[in-house]
Amino acid sequence: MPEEFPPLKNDLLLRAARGEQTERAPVWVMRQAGRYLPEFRAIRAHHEFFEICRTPELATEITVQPIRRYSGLIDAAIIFSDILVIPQAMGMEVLMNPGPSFPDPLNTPADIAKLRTTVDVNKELGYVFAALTRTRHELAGEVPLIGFSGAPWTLFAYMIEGGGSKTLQKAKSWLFKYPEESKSLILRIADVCVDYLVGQVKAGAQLLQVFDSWANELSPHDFATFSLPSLKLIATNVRARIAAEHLPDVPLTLFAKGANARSSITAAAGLGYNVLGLDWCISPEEVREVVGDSVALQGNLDPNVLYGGRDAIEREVQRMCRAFRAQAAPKGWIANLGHGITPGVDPDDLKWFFQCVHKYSSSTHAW
Ligand SMILES: Cc1c2[nH]c(c1CCC(=O)O)Cc1[nH]c(c(CCC(=O)O)c1C)Cc1[nH]c(c(CCC(=O)O)c1C)Cc1[nH]c(c(C)c1CCC(=O)O)C2
Repeated sequence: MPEEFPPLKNDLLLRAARGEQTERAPVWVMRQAGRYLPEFRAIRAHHEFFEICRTPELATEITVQPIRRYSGLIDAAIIFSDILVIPQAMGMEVLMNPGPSFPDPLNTPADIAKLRTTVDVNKELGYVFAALTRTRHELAGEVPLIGFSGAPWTLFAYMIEGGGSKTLQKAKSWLFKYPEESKSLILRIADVCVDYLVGQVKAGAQLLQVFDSWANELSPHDFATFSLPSLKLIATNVRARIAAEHLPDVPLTLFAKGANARSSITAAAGLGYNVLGLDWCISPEEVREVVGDSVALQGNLDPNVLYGGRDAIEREVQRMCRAFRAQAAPKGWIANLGHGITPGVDPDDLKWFFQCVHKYSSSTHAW
């Protein structure tokens, strides 16, 4: 029997994700549960990062912190976790000190043998499912809950680099030296992502976002060769499994950061995702020209605008609303930053960002 959850009181996000017109744009921000919040830092001071991810009570508490603080202004919660729980589930050790680090990364294709041959997501990632279910109850229907996964290319790159990297030299060496092994490992990661995302829907996620944070590092040709097939496999198989298992038909968002070539956007819009997330390096008008109304869009304020003070935030939100054609009739647009909020932002400046989005994306605002 699927869990019963409290009825949803605010479905702006889900309606916009399906391309519908809304009375104002729904808004949330990537990394909204994080270090810019003193209430997050207070918990983090006493707990390791992955300990929080693995403890549903703590993950739920942190997920709802921004919902509590910005109640009435914020339109979605995103489950507190990390994209790197998938490499962990596949058998790799990942530490967070302070950025991610893998003590034993994949150096050559021979190291693939170190990964688990099959991954039981219920066993390895059941703690994320428990956190989602708990959070759905805790939210009491105030806003929808987003589940997420890393994209296979981005996860592959972390598993080979062993952490952050400026050049992705090691991961790219694999692509060019071992293209077939790379493609097959990327698809193997995609299969785990599918099980993981379906499990999240079962546990209560109401929208799923796939983060391809390192898509910007690939040429349009390599994005098409190495990343797109796995992104398509995820959308196709998640939808098929959701239908077969009679689960809710949740919207899917793809955030392929910096995959801004015309050919990449055209291809991304045809993969089966409902929403494309945009970073700030492309103009929304240009993307609309390419994709028409075939997908909803999410984004795309430069996160550093939040350091510009209130006038700048207001001015740039106005510009963003115009660019997404959100004056008078926002349609198929979810307001967000173009990447995660950074630790130095003043939480009151984020509040002002939310207020400006409410004002300038409202169908009743006179321009
Ligand atoms: C690439 C990536 C990672 N993790 C994630 C991505 C994709 C999004 C993106 O591109 O930013 C996704 C992620 N990570 C986290 C969330 C939680 C939900 C949210 O509020 O958005 C989400 C959705 C928590 C986190 N993940 C991390 C933190 C900070 C760690 C801490 O508390 O010490 C949080 C709140 C750590 C993390 N995790 C990762 C990095 C590179 C780092 C270190 C850099 C940084 O600190 O921003 C990997």
